[in-house]
Amino acid sequence: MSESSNHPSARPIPVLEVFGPTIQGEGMAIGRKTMFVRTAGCDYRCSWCDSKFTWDGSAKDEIRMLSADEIVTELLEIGGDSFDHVTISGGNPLLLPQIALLTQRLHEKGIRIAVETQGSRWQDWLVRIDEVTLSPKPPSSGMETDFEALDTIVSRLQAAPGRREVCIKIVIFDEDDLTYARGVHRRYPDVPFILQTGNPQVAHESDDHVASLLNRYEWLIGRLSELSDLKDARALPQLHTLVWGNKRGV
Ligand SMILES: C[S@@+](CC[C@H](N)C(=O)[O-])C[C@H]1O[C@@H](n2cnc3c(N)ncnc32)[C@H](O)[C@@H]1O
Ligand SMILES: Nc1nc2[nH]cc(C(=O)O)c2c(=O)[nH]1
Ligand code: SF4
Ligand SMILES: [Mg+2]
Repeated sequence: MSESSNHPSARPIPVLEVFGPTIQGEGMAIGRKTMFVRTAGCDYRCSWCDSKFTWDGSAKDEIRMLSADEIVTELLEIGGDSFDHVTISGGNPLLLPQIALLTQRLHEKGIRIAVETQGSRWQDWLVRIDEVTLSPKPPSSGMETDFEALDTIVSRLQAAPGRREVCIKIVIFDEDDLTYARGVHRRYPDVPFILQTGNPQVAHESDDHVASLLNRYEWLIGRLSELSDLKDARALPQLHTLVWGNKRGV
């Protein structure tokens, strides 16, 4: 592929955070040591988004336009030789065709790559990601799922040669969200399926934040236990939020 400066894959990447090592706090790889790269910009506006600074303008002065090589250098500067896994999140990293070159550079160094996306947009580099988390948004987010786009993404990932892990992870705040999630699982029964506890306090934190998140998690486990159409699903909390609250960069 050409790396000339006009080519989309050679454009710099808008980056808001490079951090780690920490643990993957969510999903199939929960607890796994990883570094994070958080890109700026999102095509959604979820009411409860815990990373609003990626799209609401509040951190626009912190956005750095970095080349793939600069990102790899920074990951190695802060992570040393203590990591072999990088999670790319956002915002929506799937807005950025130029992440192709970053995935190439990371794989050249033997680093495994995970991506977090809501499943609204496609880029060809997604087939080269080792762990893809698709997180379509339930009614409580205020967003509407484009199921045609999600169908295309799931079927392209399933048809692509090579090995990768794909899962669907849905944030659950209430019964309507659960109804939506069950419909998504019916639509993609072969894709590993995770229900994630919703965190309603993303701007401020009350003293009982952890206790209230654990109550929500307990409710989610209870509901999952009762549902005969979710026999093979998982219920998980956001582990990093239980440990560090809403702190950024962890
Ligand atoms: C900040 S998003 C960035 C990636 C992508 N835009 C997405 O939504 O999948 C990363 C993950 O955090 C989840 N998330 C965001 N706000 C949350 C909240 N208040 N409670 C629980 N999970 C949340 C999202 O659903 C997503 O799975
Ligand atoms: N530790 C940790 N785990 C995470 N898993 C998904 C995250 C995200 O914001 O995409 C996230 C995050 O921000 N921190
Ligand atoms: S899709 Fe992800 S980053 Fe975008 S607003 Fe929703 S939770 Fe936030
Ligand atoms: Mg997060």
